[in-house]
Amino acid sequence: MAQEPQHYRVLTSLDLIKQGNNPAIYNSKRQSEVKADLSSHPHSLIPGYDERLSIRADPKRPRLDLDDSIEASEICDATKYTEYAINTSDTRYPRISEYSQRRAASSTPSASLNPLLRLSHPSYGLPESLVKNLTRLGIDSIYPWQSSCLLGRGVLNGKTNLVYSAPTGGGKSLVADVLMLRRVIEDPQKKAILVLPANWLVNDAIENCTTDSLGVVVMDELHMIDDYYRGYLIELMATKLLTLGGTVQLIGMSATLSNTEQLARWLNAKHYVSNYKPIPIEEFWTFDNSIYPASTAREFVEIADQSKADHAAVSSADDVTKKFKSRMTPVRWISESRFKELQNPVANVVVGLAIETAKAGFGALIFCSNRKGCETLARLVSRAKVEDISDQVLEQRKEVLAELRSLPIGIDETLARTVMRGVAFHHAGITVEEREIVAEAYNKGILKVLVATCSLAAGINLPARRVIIQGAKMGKLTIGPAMLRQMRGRAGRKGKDEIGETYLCCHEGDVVEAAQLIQAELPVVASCLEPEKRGIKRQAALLEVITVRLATHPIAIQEYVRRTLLFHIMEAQNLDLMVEEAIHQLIADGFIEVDNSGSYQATQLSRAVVSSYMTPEDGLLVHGELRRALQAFVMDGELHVFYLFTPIQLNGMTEIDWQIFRREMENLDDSGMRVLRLIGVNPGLVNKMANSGKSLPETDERLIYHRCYLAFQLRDLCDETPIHAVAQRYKVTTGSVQTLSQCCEGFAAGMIQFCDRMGWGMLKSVLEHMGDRLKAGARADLLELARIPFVKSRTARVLWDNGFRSLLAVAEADPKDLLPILLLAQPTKARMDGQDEGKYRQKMMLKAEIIVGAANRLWGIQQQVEIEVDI
Ligand SMILES: Nc1ncnc2c1ncn2[C@@H]1O[C@H](COP(=O)(O)OP(=O)(O)OP(=O)(O)O)[C@@H](O)[C@H]1O
Repeated sequence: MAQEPQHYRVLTSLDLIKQGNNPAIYNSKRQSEVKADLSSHPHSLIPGYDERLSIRADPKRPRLDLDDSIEASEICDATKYTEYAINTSDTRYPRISEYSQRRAASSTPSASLNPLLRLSHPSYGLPESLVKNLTRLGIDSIYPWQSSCLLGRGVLNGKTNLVYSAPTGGGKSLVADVLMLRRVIEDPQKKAILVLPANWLVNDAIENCTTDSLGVVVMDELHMIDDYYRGYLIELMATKLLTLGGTVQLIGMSATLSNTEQLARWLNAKHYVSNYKPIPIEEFWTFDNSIYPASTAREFVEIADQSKADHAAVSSADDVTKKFKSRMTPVRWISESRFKELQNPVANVVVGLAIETAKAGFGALIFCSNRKGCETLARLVSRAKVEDISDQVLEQRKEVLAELRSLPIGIDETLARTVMRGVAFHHAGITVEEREIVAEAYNKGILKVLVATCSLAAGINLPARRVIIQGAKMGKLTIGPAMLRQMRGRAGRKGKDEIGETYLCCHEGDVVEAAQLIQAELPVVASCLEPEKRGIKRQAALLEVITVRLATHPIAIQEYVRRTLLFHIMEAQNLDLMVEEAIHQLIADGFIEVDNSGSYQATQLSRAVVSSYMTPEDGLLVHGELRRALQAFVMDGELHVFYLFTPIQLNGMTEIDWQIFRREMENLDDSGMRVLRLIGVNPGLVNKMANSGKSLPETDERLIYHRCYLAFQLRDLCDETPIHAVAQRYKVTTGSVQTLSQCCEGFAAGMIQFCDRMGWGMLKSVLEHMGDRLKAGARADLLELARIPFVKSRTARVLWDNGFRSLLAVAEADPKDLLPILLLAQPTKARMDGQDEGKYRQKMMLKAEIIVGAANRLWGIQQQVEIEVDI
């Protein structure tokens, strides 16, 4: 009997960069967040930070007054609608709700009628214990489409590749899970990779000749191949695996693919499309305090098109709306509010829908276009009362508050006020730990309303009876049809809720766009290597196959290129020309050389670039910068290293505030000013920008200033300034400081690898040391302590100052003795409303126990290693 694996491994690119080949293990549904520094403390020198405050306050935000209650507007019943639906034959208004149909007939054919729907059926070849575990998770039978998909010829035994699409929440992950488990159960030596994406892992496997140990590679969210930033990595990875032609099974899945067949052709795979929705979902759109079925958007678009065709120059969105209203009856109405905060119809309907859901005891997930908006809306919703909250739920909410307070950054002011009302927000501006606590509380039903940006739109399994989308925009852009589908797909997930509803709530100016969006087909997913997108030249597409020696001869390269998705989209002749041009460029840049046999050989530079996961373009930039550093490196300070650690791709990073740049520059000592000169920062220009309020155009010069600005933040973090204090100093969110530090950790690992491959040992050692400090968020003396979970930055310093200066000292401590020290390291002085003090201390005590336990484990491992070395 084959050995049963404990788990399979899921890797993210960041893990690979951070941990070399030591993959992180994640559980269940693709958790890609990486644990970050959990420790921080206010820095007494940070202007505006009050250590005595228990709540992390934003000085720009008005104080909350939650006694200022509002009443959510009533949503009128649908009597009129029901009458209309029954008395007319208008098919856009279903007479019987889909809910009642589903109640009448079970949504999934039962396994008693079709034994193949039981995972215990011998056809699936799964061990009994695994089947039992799945049953315990609520999966006692599978859906017919899942069964057909799995039982397709060659799928279960890994002989054929597979591309499939099914609606969001349709159960795609389970199919992939079964296939991965089958592979590793059959051969415990084989690995399964769930790609998010992990192109570099495949590079490593090719270089180390270990591709034989790969059993199955699952590409979730395959439509991401279209993503400008990461899509090409999925394509490169799959292309390499196809070129290898080995036994690796490729699985691609998505909820938003329209060209499944084309992608399956590329991947030489069977394809499967399912439209099965295990949970009935009703979809609506709202405007002007009225709710319509989403199907009526077609009517709206037709009226708009007709007006255009009639050359009605005077016809405006208003006219179209009027015409639509004269023809369509809303299914529900929201009464106008007497509260000024709810005069805006979108706010009125969003709050009304959310509170109605919460009152019924279910969860509402609201998508909002931006972070500030999320917080404002969370505060507004929390002001609307939901009666009859049980004492048990109130206790649980206090637990959540205590958990948030026990974080090293203290509790966010808005969350401190809204959580007890069962409301919270979720976006990338707060830290990973805060997001986890909030999502978990919502998942357990402790919180009833969660207001989020699209960060929660994909691949998340949360119980949302209603998904409410506030407006048709995310950020500045109109939502695309794929994103709309993903957001709506969070409603009513199997095992979480029995039914679901979605509402797209439109602003007055958005109605036409929203109607078109509802009607829009999913776009065709294309290759990012197309010349008008990223192009083959700028990417590592060719460089890496030559470097890992998968294809070095022009004919082999041509073969490889014919395995790309691009080849299925582009004229072969044009593609060949593009490749030729790219090869010339690689030779000109010194990445490859032609040998006597006409094959291409990678240079040392190329090996350094590929092993540090850079594009050729970025590699050239880094190479130039490091060479200059080798000639003149500022060693009497640390800014130079932090500058080198700041990534080159700054997409999504906080922008420069020139006033703050000038302030930081003016505080630099001699050594710091030398760094500025060396890297090319002109103090005169900083002054000019700070005075003019203008911004620099996107050029390489601007990149230097931007990286330098971010390097100031890194320097402060490593100087034991806590994340939230750095955030205040640079007027950014804690989430963005945390993201910066995580990105830099990854980039720093790449730089160290780069130096290693270039043979620059001394520079490598310096970077390695600073890389450790970056991880610890502390000065060198704390590096040992900072290996302990929850002990970073300020916490490590306070422990040190109180005599706990080594692993052993912490390992031998009584957790009770650590508690007062940990409380001392917290930014909060436990002063919310007094009554949850006990819970807060309990959480901190738990942390003290974890710290002592972890220190013991680490100490034990260290002793073991020392004994082995002695032997
Ligand atoms: N056969 C089944 N029986 C019962 N529950 C199932 C079954 N298959 C999947 N589920 C449950 O349905 C929920 C959604 O499934 P899953 O996450 O696999 O969907 P998905 O298609 O991958 O969704 P998305 O596209 O949104 O990521 C999960 O809670 C999962 O446990």
